[in-house]
Amino acid sequence: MSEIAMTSRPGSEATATSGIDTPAAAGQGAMTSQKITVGVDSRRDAASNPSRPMRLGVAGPVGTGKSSLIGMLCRELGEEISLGVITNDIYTDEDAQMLRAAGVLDVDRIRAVETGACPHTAIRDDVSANLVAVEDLAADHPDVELVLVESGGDNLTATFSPALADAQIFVLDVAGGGDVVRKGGPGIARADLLVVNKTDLAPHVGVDAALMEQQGREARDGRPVIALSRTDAASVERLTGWVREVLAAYQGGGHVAQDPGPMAPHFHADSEGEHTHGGVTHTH
Ligand SMILES: Nc1nc2c(ncn2[C@@H]2O[C@H](COP(=O)(O)OP(=O)(O)OP(=O)(O)O)[C@@H](O)[C@H]2O)c(=O)[nH]1
Repeated sequence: MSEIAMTSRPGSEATATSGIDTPAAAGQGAMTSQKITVGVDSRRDAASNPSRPMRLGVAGPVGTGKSSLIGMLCRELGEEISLGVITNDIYTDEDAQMLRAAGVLDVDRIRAVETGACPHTAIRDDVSANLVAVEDLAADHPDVELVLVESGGDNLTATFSPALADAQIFVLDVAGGGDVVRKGGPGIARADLLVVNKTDLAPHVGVDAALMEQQGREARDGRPVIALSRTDAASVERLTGWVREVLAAYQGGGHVAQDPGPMAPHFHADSEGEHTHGGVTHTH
């Protein structure tokens, strides 16, 4: 159990919280949550609780550049926003080690969750390990405003539970093929932001990055899409601008976590440890 902390930000009311303050955690009874709120509009409090850091999820298939994007955000925003990072890997803390080695953030602000199962389990089905990791990080660094939570590389349909992520980015890359956006999925269609990454590689892999971006916009009903490359400063600026905006909305109580929807039912054959997502039994 963590200590009760009193916090008050400019423009927000005094709030005291203890334990994990999410509907999911309370529902699961994983930790006792006591909350004393003074003079807070209940709708606003339900929508977002700025007394804790915002949690921004970064998901997407293997190798699309999630760790690199998080490293980029740490480098670009680390001076102006107090950041933390949680990584999810199945059996290792490789992504956390990579970020620590890159020197983008104080190493103690980068924590790893070893999921022990398919990454989407820990970001979607049972988010308790991630919530505990975020809470520990925030207890050790009470000034943290934004925690970037990286999913392990997963399939096209993995999404964060809104009980874990206040907002989420879904990352694709051009090297995955020009038709990947059209294949769709909840993250592509409804994550808060879709990133089409590594646009510098597009000419080398025969992909039209602008077309991919356009198809993303068409698939997303007006939700934002950013075509990104670490070699394109303007695109990096668009990404950091979006992060600043969503954090400001969260801290102002104007951001409501959206659920992109559950991952599609899928099947993995030929290994042990069967379990189900979407009603279909599978193993990892
Ligand atoms: N050309 C190019 N390569 C990039 C860019 N961003 C990332 N990469 C490279 O893409 C590869 C994969 O990047 P990661 O950040 O490790 O990808 P990831 O999604 O975290 O990978 P997993 O955690 O294994 O799923 C690395 O070799 C990166 O250097 C980019 O903008 N352009």
